[in-house]
Amino acid sequence: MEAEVREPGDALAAPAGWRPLATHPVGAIIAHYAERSFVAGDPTGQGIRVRYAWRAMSPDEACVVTAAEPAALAARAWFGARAEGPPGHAHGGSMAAVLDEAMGLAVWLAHRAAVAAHLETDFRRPIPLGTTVTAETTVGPAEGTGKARATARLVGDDGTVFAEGSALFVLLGPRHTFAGGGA
Ligand SMILES: CCCCCCCC/C=C\CCCCCCCC(=O)SCCNC(=O)CCNC(=O)[C@H](O)C(C)(C)COP(=O)(O)OP(=O)(O)OC[C@H]1O[C@@H](n2cnc3c(N)ncnc32)[C@H](O)[C@@H]1OP(=O)(O)O
Repeated sequence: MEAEVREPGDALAAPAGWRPLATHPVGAIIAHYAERSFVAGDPTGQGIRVRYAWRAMSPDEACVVTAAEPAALAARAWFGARAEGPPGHAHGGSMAAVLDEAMGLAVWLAHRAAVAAHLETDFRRPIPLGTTVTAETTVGPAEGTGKARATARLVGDDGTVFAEGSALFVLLGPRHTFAGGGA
């Protein structure tokens, strides 16, 4: 039997100063993919619920991007009973999945569509089920023939850092076939 887990209520709303991803011209396309994804595709389920947000970035921010109008991405994420790993707490795979997708979509917003080639996660504190956290992301500049590095962390509303991720993304070009789907 699943334990009773606190519902997020309004806690998934965009953080102060951030706007829902679908209100950004590129973000609306990204949101279309997020709607179907393993991570953010079940907005009312009992597993992970994720809602993305964006804000404009000033040119002097540490996160250097090459897009004409750089935008930063964050997410609010809630871990429910179906995300359980250790009793009463979020599965590490669910935390890594949220980090992965948040970084991936941050790269999409900063550069273009991309897939993860390498992903690292540090688990700092267990996340009690029913907790809503913020996924904060940073994206580096495009490198070489089409790569970008990103970082993300899951931060509680009291400032607790639950997990940190870093990843290398390969920016998709004509040689890639990810848009298709199916075998
Ligand atoms: C506007 C419309 C858009 C339509 C498009 C829709 C697309 C929808 C797609 C997604 C939606 C989901 C969105 C969120 C996703 C969140 C993130 C994920 O979870 S993504 C899923 C998990 N990732 C995979 O399944 C990748 C599997 N791997 C691959 O397919 C290939 O290995 C790939 C594409 C990553 C690289 O293969 P190569 O043939 O293109 O390129 P090579 O030459 O191998 O690598 C390019 C560069 O990257 C380095 N590299 C590659 N893999 C590396 C690794 N593991 N570690 C370090 N470096 C690596 C290489 O050394 C090379 O570097 P040098 O250019 O020579 O400097």
